[in-house]
Amino acid sequence: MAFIFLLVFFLLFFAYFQWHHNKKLTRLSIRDTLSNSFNRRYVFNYLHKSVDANYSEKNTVSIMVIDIDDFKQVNDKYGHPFGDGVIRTIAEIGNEILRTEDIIGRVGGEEFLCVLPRIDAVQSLHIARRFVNKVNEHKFTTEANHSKIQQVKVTVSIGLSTTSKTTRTSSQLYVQADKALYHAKSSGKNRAIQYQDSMQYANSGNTSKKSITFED
Ligand SMILES: Nc1nc2c(ncn2[C@@H]2O[C@H](COP(=O)(O)OP(=O)(O)OP(=O)(O)O)[C@@H](O)[C@H]2O)c(=O)[nH]1
Repeated sequence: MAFIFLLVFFLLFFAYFQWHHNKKLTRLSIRDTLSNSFNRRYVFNYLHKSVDANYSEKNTVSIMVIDIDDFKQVNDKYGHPFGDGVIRTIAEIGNEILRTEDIIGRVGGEEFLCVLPRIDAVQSLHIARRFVNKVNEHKFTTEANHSKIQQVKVTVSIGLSTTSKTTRTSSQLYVQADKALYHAKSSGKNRAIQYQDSMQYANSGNTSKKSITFED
């Protein structure tokens, strides 16, 4: 009897250990280690799936490409560890304002991508403006010389795009949001701008520097 009890206990313990281990592995494979947001591979896969699913359902998908403004200066002035903290905070702000079916992922050094299924252009602009405002209101603080705490102003720029009759693929969506981001940056930063067909990059006029690849 005692033997059976021990055997059951051992099997249950082993099953729990395996479950816990697998959960940890899954988490590591889809998360960005610095920001704890989703990683590049996961967020682009989610984008592809959302666009495929929602195009057939005749719903729209919106995306936001978020880039921290003047981040080189932030790093240079306050140090890389402080910059890393800013990246983490931006991801947290994203998680605070998004719905459960929306996701935020880090797709580059200081760039994030949010995927918003079943959200139209007007709603997405509203969400993006909330994001910009939340970052503006956030008190980023650092300790300088181990004594004086400094408050640091950090802002983000956001480019937005939404699926339409002519914008049907995730690649089109991403290129358009990137063009809108370019305009947000060149028109003063700290703002959210929606893609319009008249938008181009200043020098190239037609091609994006960006592409959708899955390296993390
Ligand atoms: N702390 C930290 N910095 C990073 C990380 N990845 C990239 N960066 C920094 O992000 C900075 C990006 O600089 P730029 O591409 O010049 O852009 P920017 O200074 O934000 O200028 P704008 O985009 O015009 O607002 C570089 O200095 C990178 O070193 C990271 O993981 N942690």
